[in-house]
Amino acid sequence: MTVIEVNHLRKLYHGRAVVDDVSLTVEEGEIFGVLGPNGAGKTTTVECIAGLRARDSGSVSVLGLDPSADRDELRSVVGVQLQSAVLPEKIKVWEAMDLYASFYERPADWETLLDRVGLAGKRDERFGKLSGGQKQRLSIALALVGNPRIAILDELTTGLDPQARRDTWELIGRVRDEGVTIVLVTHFMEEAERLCDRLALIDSGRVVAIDSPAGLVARVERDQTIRFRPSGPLDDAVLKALPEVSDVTKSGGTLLVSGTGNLILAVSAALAEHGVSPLDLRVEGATLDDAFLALTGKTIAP
Ligand SMILES: Nc1ncnc2c1ncn2[C@@H]1O[C@H](COP(=O)(O)OP(=O)(O)OP(=O)(O)O)[C@@H](O)[C@H]1O
Repeated sequence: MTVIEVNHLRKLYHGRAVVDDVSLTVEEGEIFGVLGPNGAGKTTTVECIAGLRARDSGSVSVLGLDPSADRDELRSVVGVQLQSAVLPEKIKVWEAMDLYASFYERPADWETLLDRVGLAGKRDERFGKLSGGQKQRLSIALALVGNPRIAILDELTTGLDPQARRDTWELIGRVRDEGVTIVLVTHFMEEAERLCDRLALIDSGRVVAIDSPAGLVARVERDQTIRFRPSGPLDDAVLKALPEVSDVTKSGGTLLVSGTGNLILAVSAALAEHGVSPLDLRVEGATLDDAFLALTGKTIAP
C-alpha cells in the first residue's frame, strides 16, 4: 500500500527553486531513503511532506491527507525528527517525553519507549548532559511518542561515532519491524546502503533515480576489482587468459585483478586448478557514490 505520494513537488525560496521537480512514492513498512549532497533539497522535500513547509506547486498525499490542508490530522500519524535538537539544555529526559506525549490523544507509553531506545537509565538526566548518541536516540523516541504510522528522520546519525551510528541503525531497523514506515534523509552512502529498502537520489531539487541500493549500484557499469595475496607462485597469464579478466596488476605481494561478469568465481576456479589459495581476499565493486556520479557527473561525498 502506498502511504506517501508526491507529484511534481516544487518549492521556491526567494524566487529560486530549491525543490524543482520531485515525484516519489513510499510504500507501507519500508525504509525509504532520500539521498543527495548538501543543499540538494532533501530537507525541504521532507518538510513539505510533513506539513512543516508550504509547497509552491505539485501535490503531496500522506495516508490520503494533504499536509498543507490537514496539518492536525497529519500530526497524529506522522512523527518527525528534525536535524537540530530544539530542546532546552535543562529539561530532563522524562520531562521531554511527558511533554511531547501530552501533545497526542493516544500517545505511546513513553517509559517503554525510553527503554526501547536504551535510555531508561537516563530518565532523570538533563538534555544538556546527554552524549550526541543519547540526544539522537531521545529525538527518535520523541518522534515516536505519538505512535505514528510514518516516521520522518532527518540526518539521523550526523555527528555520531561509528558505534553509536550502528546502534542507531539497529534501532531504526527494529522500529520498522514493528510496522512503522520510515523516511530517512541522509547524505551517508553507507547508511543508505545498509538501511534503506529503496532510495531516491536527489540532486539540485530533482529526483535523478529511485531504486533499491543494489538496483542503483547495478546501473553502474564499472569493473570489479579483486585483491589477494597468492599463497604460492602464479603466472599472471593464467588469470589474463580468463574471459572475465580485463587487467592484472601487482603491488608488492598483492595481485589486483579487475574484470566483469562472474569474476570471483572464474578467478577462484583458476586458482584452485593451480593449487593456489587467495589470502586476504577483498572484493571491491561499484558503490552508491559511483551510481550518483554516473547519473549526475557529481559525487555525493563532500
Ligand atoms: N528557509 C530558507 N530560506 C531560504 N533558503 C533556504 C531555506 N531553507 C533552505 N534553504 C536553501 O535551500 C537549499 C536546499 O536546502 P535543504 O536543506 O532542503 O537541502 P538538503 O539537501 O537537506 O541539504 P542539507 O543536507 O545541507 O540540509 C539550500 O541551498 C538552502 O540554503
